[in-house]
Amino acid sequence: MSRGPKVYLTRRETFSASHRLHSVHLSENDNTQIYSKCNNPNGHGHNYVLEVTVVGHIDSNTGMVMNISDLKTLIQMHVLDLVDHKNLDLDVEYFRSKKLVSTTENLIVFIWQQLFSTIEHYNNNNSAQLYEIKIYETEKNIVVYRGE
Ligand SMILES: Nc1nc2c(c(=O)[nH]1)N=C([C@H](O)[C@H](O)COP(=O)(O)OP(=O)(O)OP(=O)(O)O)CN2
Ligand SMILES: [Zn+2]
Repeated sequence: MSRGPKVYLTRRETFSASHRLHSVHLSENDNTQIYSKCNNPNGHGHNYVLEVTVVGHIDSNTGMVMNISDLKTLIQMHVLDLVDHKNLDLDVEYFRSKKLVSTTENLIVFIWQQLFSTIEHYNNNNSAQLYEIKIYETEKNIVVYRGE
């Protein structure tokens, strides 16, 4: 079976969420010192930008690596429904149960875990797989993860 060219496909979404950077593994003093304004007890919010990139070969029948409409639905169901307009620390079980600090590093690993097998199952007769996730926490703070 011949495979078409390998192409990277990105879907961009946005979501709003609040959080507080606070580690149960650190003293109150260290929390204040390390996280500074982000340790504010009442939290603060971000308008996050999320970019999800899949990679695969173009299917010669459909002309697509993966239908972007399907990618949009998977991101909505498995990520945005859980985090949009939520408090990451209190509303998202992944953070609440593990008492994990809601840094963008931890958030991006959570989102990877939510999407990786989901996209793989969707694509069981196709080659597309999750390649990279990028999160803009602010215009200046950007985190990238490739599942390594
Ligand atoms: N390694 C990380 N460091 C920080 C994270 C993070 O997720 N990983 N997050 C934060 C805060 O959540 C904080 O809200 C960042 O906001 P802020 O400092 O206001 O954002 P900017 O740097 O874009 O704004 P400035 O204009 O430069 O203040 C902190 N650290
Ligand atoms: Zn923040």
